Amino acid sequence: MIEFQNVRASYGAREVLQGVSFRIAPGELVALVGTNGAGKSTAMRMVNGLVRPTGGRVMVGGVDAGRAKVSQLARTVGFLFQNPDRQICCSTARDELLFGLRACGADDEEAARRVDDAIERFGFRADADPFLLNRGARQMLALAAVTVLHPAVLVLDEPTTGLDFRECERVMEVVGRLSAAGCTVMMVCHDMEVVADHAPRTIVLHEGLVLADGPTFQVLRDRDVMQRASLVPPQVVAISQQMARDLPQVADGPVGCANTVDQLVDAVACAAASSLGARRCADARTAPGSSVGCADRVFEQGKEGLR
Ligand SMILES: Nc1ncnc2c1ncn2[C@@H]1O[C@H](COP(=O)(O)OP(=O)(O)OP(=O)(O)O)[C@@H](O)[C@H]1O
Repeated sequence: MIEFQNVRASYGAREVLQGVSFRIAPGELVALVGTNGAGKSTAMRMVNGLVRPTGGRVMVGGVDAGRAKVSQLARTVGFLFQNPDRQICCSTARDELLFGLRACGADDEEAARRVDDAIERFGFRADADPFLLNRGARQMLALAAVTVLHPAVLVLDEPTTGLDFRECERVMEVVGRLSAAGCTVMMVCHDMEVVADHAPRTIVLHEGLVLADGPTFQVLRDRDVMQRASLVPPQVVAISQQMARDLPQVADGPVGCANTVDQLVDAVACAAASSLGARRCADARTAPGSSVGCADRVFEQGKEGLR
């Protein structure tokens, strides 16, 4: 659905993408990560034609995005800015949701149906003034305004920045549902916890080139890649890797390969079983001092059991 074929991009004499290639299939949700200035926003803006390649090709749904009109690409590509205030332009939630549909020439009846549906699903008040909503609600409104267009491709620029945990989860739940329904999602994100929780695949851009591209945890666990790209892995991954370094005998086992809190707690609880004298892992999880709420003791006991 999105294909970068040896793509180059420059601002004046400065080349910021130096031959970038990747392919994102329909329905995939892919995170694009990298340090500031790596070229992520430039790559994103190429998908909807705001930046044109100076070399190679960007194909979106079979259309050459380097040659297509921005208005043509807008029918396929929904774009969510990092700051919803750069997107919101109407004085009521309802008008905001209608804005893009009208711009695309949607039939009045169909537009009204989609907007009513979005108002109900997202829980907006139709006459709410968007600029009086809090940051999270404005982000949801901007996202809803994109989703009513039923885009085949969704490009997200830092969709969770400035949101609290609950708002972040709501935004990502909507994005996940769109992806599950077949929408191709490319998400620029600086938060590796969000990437780990929601993006099955991650592409790392570094100095205008693809440094890594693969299943998210494979990328996040690659210390060389993470260090070169100045990225910090999610805490659970960092703890699991630290334990694997401290206890080489578990490096290739469940403790050294845990990617989620549940996986790590299970792995450590299993290890703790021997120090507690419990026969089964389940016993270890329920034994006194081994609950998730006493995680520090679980880790200590787990390490103890492994020594
Ligand atoms: N319109 C522009 N004119 C000139 N230089 C630009 C322009 N936009 C971006 N750049 C430069 O191109 C390089 C890549 O920028 P880009 O915004 O694509 O990176 P990024 O990975 O998205 O960074 P960030 O995470 O900070 O947004 C940076 O050095 C930036 O300063």
